[in-house]
Amino acid sequence: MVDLTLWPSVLAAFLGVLLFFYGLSRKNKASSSSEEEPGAATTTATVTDDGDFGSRNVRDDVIIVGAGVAGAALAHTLGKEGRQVRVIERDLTEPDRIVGELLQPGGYLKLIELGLEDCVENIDAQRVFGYALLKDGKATRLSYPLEKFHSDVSGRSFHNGRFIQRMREKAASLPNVRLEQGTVVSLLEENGTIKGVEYKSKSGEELKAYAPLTIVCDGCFSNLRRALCIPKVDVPSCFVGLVLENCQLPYANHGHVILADPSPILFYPISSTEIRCLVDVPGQKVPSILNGEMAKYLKTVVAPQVPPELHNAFISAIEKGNIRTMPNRSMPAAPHPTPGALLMGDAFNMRHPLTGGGMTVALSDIVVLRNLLRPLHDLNDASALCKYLESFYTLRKPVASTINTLAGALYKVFSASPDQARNEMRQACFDYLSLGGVFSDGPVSLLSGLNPRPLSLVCHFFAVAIYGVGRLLLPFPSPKRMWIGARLISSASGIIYPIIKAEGVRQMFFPATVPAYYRAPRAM
Ligand SMILES: Cc1cc2nc3c(=O)[nH]c(=O)nc-3n(C[C@H](O)[C@H](O)[C@H](O)COP(=O)(O)OP(=O)(O)OC[C@H]3O[C@@H](n4cnc5c(N)ncnc54)[C@H](O)[C@@H]3O)c2cc1C
Repeated sequence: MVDLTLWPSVLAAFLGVLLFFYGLSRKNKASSSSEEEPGAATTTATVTDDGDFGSRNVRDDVIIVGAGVAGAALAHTLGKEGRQVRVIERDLTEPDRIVGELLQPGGYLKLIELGLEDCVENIDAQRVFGYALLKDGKATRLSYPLEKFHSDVSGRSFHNGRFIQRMREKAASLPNVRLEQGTVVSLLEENGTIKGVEYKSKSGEELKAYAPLTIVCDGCFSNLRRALCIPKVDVPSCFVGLVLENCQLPYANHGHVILADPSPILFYPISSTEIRCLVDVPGQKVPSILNGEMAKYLKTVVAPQVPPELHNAFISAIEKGNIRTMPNRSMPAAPHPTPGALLMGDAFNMRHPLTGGGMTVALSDIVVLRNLLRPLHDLNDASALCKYLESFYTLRKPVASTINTLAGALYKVFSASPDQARNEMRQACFDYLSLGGVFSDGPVSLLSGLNPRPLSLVCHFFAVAIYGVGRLLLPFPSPKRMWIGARLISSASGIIYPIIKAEGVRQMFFPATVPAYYRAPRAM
């Protein structure tokens, strides 16, 4: 007869052996990923076509496509939450781009929430305390209202590639996050559910990877978003980028916006010795760099509008020849909720980069998603997960829609126009912000992501229009000035209404009336 009292001890011994081997395998895995060079591709066991996970025997919870700002931050965030994360990034070397160089203080607060604030350390990032607005030789300083925050909180500006590389390293340091170099060519779909991705490895091998959730973060040129949203991309202008050296900004540690003709010019520090200049060129085509038209345009049209302190450095930068361009895209979030997949970052939603809001929106979205996924232990029921995550699209709205709307509206208001009413609006905006106090703190806290409230945005926008009309009518209204005033109000509505419509009036102003809102855990 078997002694039944021995069973618990036998079971405990068996479990002990299992735990020992499990611990050993995790330890090996952890040490192998920390031995790799930061940011380098990890070698993984081949994933076979039928979704077998090969000899590695680790099942990924999430595949992330792209390790830019959104993908790298998301990988670290989900990894820290205990998910098994696999990141497939086209190029793991340090990016060298003219995008994502100024992180608003609201974005810095999100970095803190995600535990990523050290990623702006040791990269010669500069602190940014607000903006200087310049028009017709006049300047006004608009400080971020940071009094209520810890002294460390401010904007940060840096080389985009250095920031991304720090986040990639931090994500890859987690034992359950694997970063590998590869180009995703398509999403694997089965009966309407995304099961994973097909990608080309660094060595050119065609592979497939499977996970219950695929998050596509392949940036503004995304070629994967088409299946997951209705991409209505607008390109109102392009930015021409230069780096200025050996000069000082008129207002140290501030972003500078010149209300130039035909459209704004930006300056902000990206290291202790370099200043980024972004010249907006309306339309989708820029003068040719190759045949010298661009240099001529910059010297003859733009240089005379550059502050005198920066003029020589601006000319030197043109002559040095390192001129880069990027289309400025905007695209409202119009997801096509699909089981097994989600879009994030610029692949999902874009706005004009004038206000430097893209990274703040991406990081804020990651916080919302993390909180939503936190109570879920199992991501395998793709349909249920998809339905549950519909609340994400509403919960992200206060931050995203405020930043998106402001970016689109300010770009239009800050650009010169042959229409007198539009120019009155532009001047009114400059003068309104110059009033200081609540008139500058309100809009600046919206722009910086410190207080993202759609209703406050609309109030300030129409307050600027009313201020502009008031100035036209006082002290004595003339029929012509009354007519311009009426057109100013109509032009203000014409600017803001289409943007709000694209954002979704209901989600933006009445989120509680959207049924999906209630699918989020109560604590949110
Ligand atoms: C000119 C300009 C200036 C800007 N300035 C600012 C600013 O100052 N502040 C700010 O907050 N925002 C700014 N933005 C917006 C900001 O850059 C974006 O919002 C942000 O970079 C979005 O991050 P992302 O991860 O979605 O995209 P990205 O950072 O572009 O990352 C996408 C990643 O996906 C990878 N990838 C692409 N395709 C594939 C594929 N098929 N397979 C695998 N990997 C792939 C890419 O290599 C890349 O690493 C600016 C935008 C522009 C155009």
